[in-house]
Formats: sequence, structure tokens, C-alpha cells
Amino acid sequence: MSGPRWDTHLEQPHGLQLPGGRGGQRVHRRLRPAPEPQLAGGVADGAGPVADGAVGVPGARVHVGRLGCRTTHSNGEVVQSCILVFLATKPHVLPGVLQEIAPLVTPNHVLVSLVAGVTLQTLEQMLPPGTKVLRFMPNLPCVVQAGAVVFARGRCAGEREAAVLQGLLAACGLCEEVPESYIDIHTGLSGSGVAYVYMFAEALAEGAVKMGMSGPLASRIAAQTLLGAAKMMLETGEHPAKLRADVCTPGGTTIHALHELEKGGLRAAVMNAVEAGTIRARELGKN
Ligand SMILES: NC(=O)C1=CN([C@@H]2O[C@H](COP(=O)(O)OP(=O)(O)OC[C@H]3O[C@@H](n4cnc5c(N)ncnc54)[C@H](O)[C@@H]3O)[C@@H](O)[C@H]2O)C=CC1
Ligand SMILES: O=C(O)[C@@H]1CCC=N1
Repeated sequence: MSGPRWDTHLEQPHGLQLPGGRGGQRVHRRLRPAPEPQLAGGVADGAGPVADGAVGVPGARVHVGRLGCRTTHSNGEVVQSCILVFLATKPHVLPGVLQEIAPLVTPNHVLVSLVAGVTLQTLEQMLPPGTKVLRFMPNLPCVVQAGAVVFARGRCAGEREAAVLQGLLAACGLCEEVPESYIDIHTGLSGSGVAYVYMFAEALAEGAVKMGMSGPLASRIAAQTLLGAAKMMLETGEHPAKLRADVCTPGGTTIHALHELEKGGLRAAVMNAVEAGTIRARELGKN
């Protein structure tokens, strides 16, 4: 099939499916035209269309419209116009989409999935032999460039495809290539994990409200506490147990409070949550 070639456009990929759902927007909100556009250059210069098969979502249509992107209801049109295609549907929708686009996929295409649980093997089996496939898992803070993203490549995706994907996703925050088995673990740890952290933040603030502080101030302080604690972990490279111990004055407030968390089973509950998220991601891949 003739059409745009991935290799000649590798450094500035022309044409992507920018997925319209929340998971997808998480990523492409970061890729919008900015002082130094990562993708938007290829889009804005009219070199190729960026199509979104998900324009049924009004917010998404407005959003990608602001990027100067073309939208379409046809997944086939996306594949025929674009060489780098992101798959960002719900897991149960994906098999139908793959069936629809498979006859149009060529060796020039690069298909990238962020669909939870769906393995590279499944993607490769449902696409023509030799298709270049990669898989990644973002999380919500990609929207504010503080995301945590991991990706893995299929058998036919090489160093160049991995480098380009990493270059694009680096705009979202931390981005690392990992063995594929880590992707479902990352889903339990981080993709879903942000929700555990929000629940913890909510509980922190509610504790302060119970003790008499105003809700909005308590929320802001809870958020800053999480931000500062995370920043110290990253910047010092210290194990969190060491940083926690640094806060504990003998006989002081922190050790009394931590004892309550231990009695409440916080540590086991969080470990169980990561395990449950990971197991569920693995199950989604099998359905
Ligand atoms: N929500 C999150 O924080 C994260 C979600 N994910 C993954 O992202 C994927 C999508 O999740 P969300 O964005 O949350 O869901 P969503 O419901 O916001 O987005 C799904 C999108 O797929 C589109 N769609 C439905 N049928 C389609 C079809 N036949 N062809 C093309 N597009 C179609 C919908 O219009 C919608 O825009 C899921 O597989 C999820 O596991 C991954 C990481 C984080
Ligand atoms: O809950 C979910 O299935 C998706 C995957 C990671 C975050 N949200």
C-alpha cells in the first residue's frame, strides 16, 4: 500500500490518531501546540492529518479541533492517513477495532496501544504478521507533565520506534521502557495508583477538618504534603522508610500517628490494592 512512510518521517511523525478518551487525552493534552511542539509541528504544517476515531465525545472533538487536527468517524481513514496510530479504546472495544483496521495495516505502520491488559502478543495476533506494535501505560498526572509512563515493544518494533515513542511520551513525565510483564504491575501501582493517593489525600484533609481546619485549606496542605514528600523521595533517592524514620521524634507526634496507621492496616491495604489492580489488568487482557 502506498501512503506515508514511517521511516522517512520518523523524527517528526506526520499523522497520528490522537485518541479522544480520557486515557488518550491524558497523553495528547501534553502534546498540544506549545512553544516547542513535540508532535504538533507535523500537524500544524499540514503535512498530514491527525485523525481521531473517537469524535463521538464532544469534548474530545473540541479539544483536538483546537490542536488544528482533522477528525473522522472512520478508523479506516485514520490508518490510511497516518503511520503512527494510537489505540485508546476500552479493552472490550479493541478487538472490533483491530478487526476493522487489520486489512489496512502495512509494514510501514506503527501501532501503539494504551489499552489496559491487552498484551503485545494479542495485538500482534490480531494484526498482519510483521506489524510494528508497542504498548504503554500512562497515568492521570501526564496532564500536568508529572506522569509515570512505561512502555514495551513487540517483536517487530525496533530501537527507532522505541526511541520515537519514548521521545513523545517523555513530554508527559517519567517514561521508561520495561519488560512487558511490568506493564500490568505499573497499572496496579501507578495507572490506578493515583486513585489510591487521592483517597489518601482526601482522608488526610478530612482528618484535619475533623480537628477544626477549613476544608479548602486542608486540601491544599494535603496536596502540598504529598508533592513535597514525593519530591524528596525523588531528589534524595532515599528509601521512603529512611525518610519516614527521619520524621519520627522518639515519643513524638509522628510515631503515635504511625502506630494508628499500622493498627488500621494501611501498609497491607495498599499492597493488596496494587496486587488487585495488577491482577485485574491481567484479567482484562484475557477477556
Ligand atoms: N482512565 C485512565 O486513567 C487510564 C486509562 N487507560 C486505558 O485507556 C483506555 C481508554 O480509557 P478511557 O480513556 O478512560 O476511556 P474513555 O471512555 O474516556 O475513552 C474511550 C474512547 O474510545 C472511543 N471509542 C469507542 N468505540 C470506538 C471505536 N469503535 N473506534 C474508535 N474509538 C472508539 C470513545 O469514543 C472514547 O473516546 C482503556 O483501555 C483504559 O484501560 C490507560 C491508562 C490510564
Ligand atoms: O481503571 C482502569 O481500568 C484504567 C487503567 C489504569 C487506570 N485506569
